[in-house]
Amino acid sequence: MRRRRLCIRGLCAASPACTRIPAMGTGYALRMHGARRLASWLLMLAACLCVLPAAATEPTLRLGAGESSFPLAGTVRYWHDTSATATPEQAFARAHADGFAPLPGGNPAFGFQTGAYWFHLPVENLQRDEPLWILVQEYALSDKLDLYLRNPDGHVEHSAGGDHVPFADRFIRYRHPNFRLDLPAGQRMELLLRVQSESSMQVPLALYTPKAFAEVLRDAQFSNGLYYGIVLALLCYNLVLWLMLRDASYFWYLLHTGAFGLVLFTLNGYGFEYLWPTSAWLADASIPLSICLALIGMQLFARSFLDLRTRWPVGDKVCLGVVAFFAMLGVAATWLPYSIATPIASRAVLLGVAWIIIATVVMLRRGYQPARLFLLAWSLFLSGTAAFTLLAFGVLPQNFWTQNGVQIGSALELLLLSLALGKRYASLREENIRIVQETNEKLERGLIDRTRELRTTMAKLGEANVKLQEYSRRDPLTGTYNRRHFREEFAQMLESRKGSGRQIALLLLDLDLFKRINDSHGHPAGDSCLVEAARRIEEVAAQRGGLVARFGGEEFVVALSCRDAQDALQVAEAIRLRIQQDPVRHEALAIRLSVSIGIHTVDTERGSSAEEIIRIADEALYRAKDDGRNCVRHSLTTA
Ligand SMILES: Nc1nc2c(ncn2[C@@H]2O[C@H](COP(=O)(O)OP(=O)(O)OP(=O)(O)O)[C@@H](O)[C@H]2O)c(=O)[nH]1
Repeated sequence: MRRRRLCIRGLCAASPACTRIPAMGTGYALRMHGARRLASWLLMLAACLCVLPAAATEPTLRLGAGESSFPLAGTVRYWHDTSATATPEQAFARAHADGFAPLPGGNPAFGFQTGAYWFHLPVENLQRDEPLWILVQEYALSDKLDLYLRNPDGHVEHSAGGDHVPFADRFIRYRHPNFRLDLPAGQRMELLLRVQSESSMQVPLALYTPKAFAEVLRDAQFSNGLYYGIVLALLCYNLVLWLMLRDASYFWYLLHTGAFGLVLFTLNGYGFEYLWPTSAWLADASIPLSICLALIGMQLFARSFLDLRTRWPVGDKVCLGVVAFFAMLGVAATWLPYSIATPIASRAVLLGVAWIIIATVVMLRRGYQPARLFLLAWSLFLSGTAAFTLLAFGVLPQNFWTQNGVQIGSALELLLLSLALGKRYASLREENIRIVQETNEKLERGLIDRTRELRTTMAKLGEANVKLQEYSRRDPLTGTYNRRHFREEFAQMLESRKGSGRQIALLLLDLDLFKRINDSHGHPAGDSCLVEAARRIEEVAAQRGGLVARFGGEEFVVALSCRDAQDALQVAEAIRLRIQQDPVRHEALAIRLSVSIGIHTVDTERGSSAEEIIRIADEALYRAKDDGRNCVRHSLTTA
């Protein structure tokens, strides 16, 4: 710690050295002008003349027996030197002239301010066995602190502190600036502290005996260790979860938690103590930088957790806009003065969290259940941070809750967020299981439907196939079997009737002079005659179980089982009579038909081939034609 001994006898209570005032004033006179210089001189003169009465009006803090710690907010007086040009001599003089005021409402937080603040306190140690005391400024971020300790003999000792002085220079290597005070028992000493800082002007001062301070250290280390232990445990736990699950939400949670831990590490003075003990630049820039990083992590975490990209695209865009803003502010914080960057970042914390709460409420209203715990977590964080921020701006008083608002709020928030992540994972897993089940059921239902459809299709296909087969066996005009099918069936008939003791008769029928019908009445009339002839042939043949087919053109064939040739002749004759019986009606026409029939009957045991039988029947048909048509001839009679 820098400790310098000044001899400012001109201001001492025992005034013999008052003569030195003009000599000292020469230097100051160069910096003072007109009325201000005059006022200053008058103040100093008044201090010299009236120092004892003036000092007597200012309450002296007496460090009584048995007391080991004294918060100074109630007793210390301050003066805001807006131009930051006053010297310690002028400040002492002003204090002695009652120019210092008590802290407003006993609150040592003034918010972001320019200029310098002076604090003055006469103190008298009444404890003989405690000559050594420690003055602690329980706020880590002040830039420059200058302590002037004036002995009754007028000697002034100077010590410097704050984060613009290397950390190693501190009396005790502790995160809060602290000063050694040698307070001989029974002597009235004067403390004069000058604070100048771009950070929030917070000067919570306290006096401790070394023993009491050791206890404060122990308690602070415990509570801070507990807090950072929670943060570290959450970091490790969620890091493992992220490595295992590869869920982006865990990654952004890690970034947010890590960066936020860094914010508090810095705010509490540990950054200066452990990470950049000699860098005044980092001591200033680290706060807005880490705040921006934490806010970026916070927004990206909320975006991923709430699944804004798919569930609320407008909110997603706002989120990305907020991220872009903090990225730019982070870059700007590397060259913007601390006094500009930090208030913007501090205010933006509230805005950033407020936005997350809005997004969470929107998602909650849309029925997204994991948003519930998320909302609670951020509300706690917002309350803690709001308390701390309002303290920084001098709106709220300094107490345990406002001073540790961020730690308390954020510890609860980090714990709840971790819990919310777990719950979200569980609810996503449930949702996945439900989706898989629904998909399976849908698939099963679909499979059953498809199978049913397939069966129906197969049945229809079968039917179509049967129909197709039937069509392929039928003559398209008359509907009787065609020649190809007849050959197959006839061969089968010959085979199956073997040993039955009956004969097979084959009747070949040819409509007489059909060309003339076509020529006289037209082809459609000829078709009608073919259809009607086929119907009449089938009508008669069906009574005997005969197989009828169109053999080609105006030719038909009938195969049937019969007792003998006579039996076959009777069937043929019946057909012939049926053909000529009534004229065929076609439109207004009545067309008379006649048919010539050739018959061949075979004994199934003889094993005649179908071709042979057809050929012989055909010969009989020729005979019928030759015999004048419209008659029946049997192969036996033609042989
Ligand atoms: N309308 C129609 N006529 C057919 C069809 N198939 C064959 N014909 C006709 O049947 C006639 C057969 O004539 P021909 O072989 O000379 O015998 P025909 O006139 O019946 O004389 P004969 O057999 O000697 O009594 C031809 O004019 C063919 O065009 C058909 O599907 N529809």
